[in-house]
Amino acid sequence: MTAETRYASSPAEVLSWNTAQTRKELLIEQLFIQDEIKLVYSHYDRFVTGGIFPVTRALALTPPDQFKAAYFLERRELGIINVGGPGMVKVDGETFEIGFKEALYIGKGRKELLFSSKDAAAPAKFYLNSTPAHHEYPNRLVTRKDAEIVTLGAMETANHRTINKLLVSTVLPTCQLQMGMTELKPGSVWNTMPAHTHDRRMEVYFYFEVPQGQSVCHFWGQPQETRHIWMQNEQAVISPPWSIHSGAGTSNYTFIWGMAGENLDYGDMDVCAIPDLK
Ligand SMILES: O=C(O)C(=O)C[C@H](O)C(=O)CO
Ligand SMILES: [Zn+2]
Repeated sequence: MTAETRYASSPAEVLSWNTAQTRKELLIEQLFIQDEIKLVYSHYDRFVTGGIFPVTRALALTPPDQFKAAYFLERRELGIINVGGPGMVKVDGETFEIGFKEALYIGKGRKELLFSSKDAAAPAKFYLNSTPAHHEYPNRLVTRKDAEIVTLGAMETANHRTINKLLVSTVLPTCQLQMGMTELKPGSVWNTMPAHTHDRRMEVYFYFEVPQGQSVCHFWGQPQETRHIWMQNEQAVISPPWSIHSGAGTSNYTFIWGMAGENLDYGDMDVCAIPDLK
């Protein structure tokens, strides 16, 4: 297992960042390494982003040094979305089968977490987000049929997309984690436009289904002082609570969003008028 630490930064500090430093601080370039677990521990809301890619053997999720915990979920909760072939997660002896684009919530206090693929020729890719937790909520598999689904935008403004709210308070109880998946319609390229901030919560975006040879330009920064990061398929980016998080692809694509912070109100964002962005 590798577990990197990323620090929090202020709007004033990031004004001096060049491209390399921006990428070092915010971009998570590789999450899926065969038969390995990769974690990134952010000081924003103690949010962990990770990738588990079991191909030839099952992988056990154990706590990184940063937690100083006896087991991963001692004081945390966990959300997983499978972006690969069919897989299994064994939680204290109970096995959950997770298909492509299905989510699993695992509550605080569970000790054994074992990840495997059904077929090494089509391995599962478990994308995970984890946040500190104070209460034990039930484990639950969440598929598209359980999700709260909203379609936003329009073809004419190139932002027509479906937001699948998977691990959110209207679907199941969590302490502070919220996760979902947004799918852009063919011909649409803009996500989260109009852009927004939510100073109460940080957010991480994980882009996937970006076709070969295409990329996503992710926008971040304060609305009056924006920056960009070019991102490739299966990369993630940390969005500070004070930052917009929006992207334009050279094609359509899908992304997973995960948040943690002050509250569980998905809709409380502060929307930025498009002509005001700088
Ligand atoms: O396309 C969108 O718009 C989103 O998916 C927005 C995210 O869900 C988000 O930023 C929630 O705060
Ligand atoms: Zn947001």
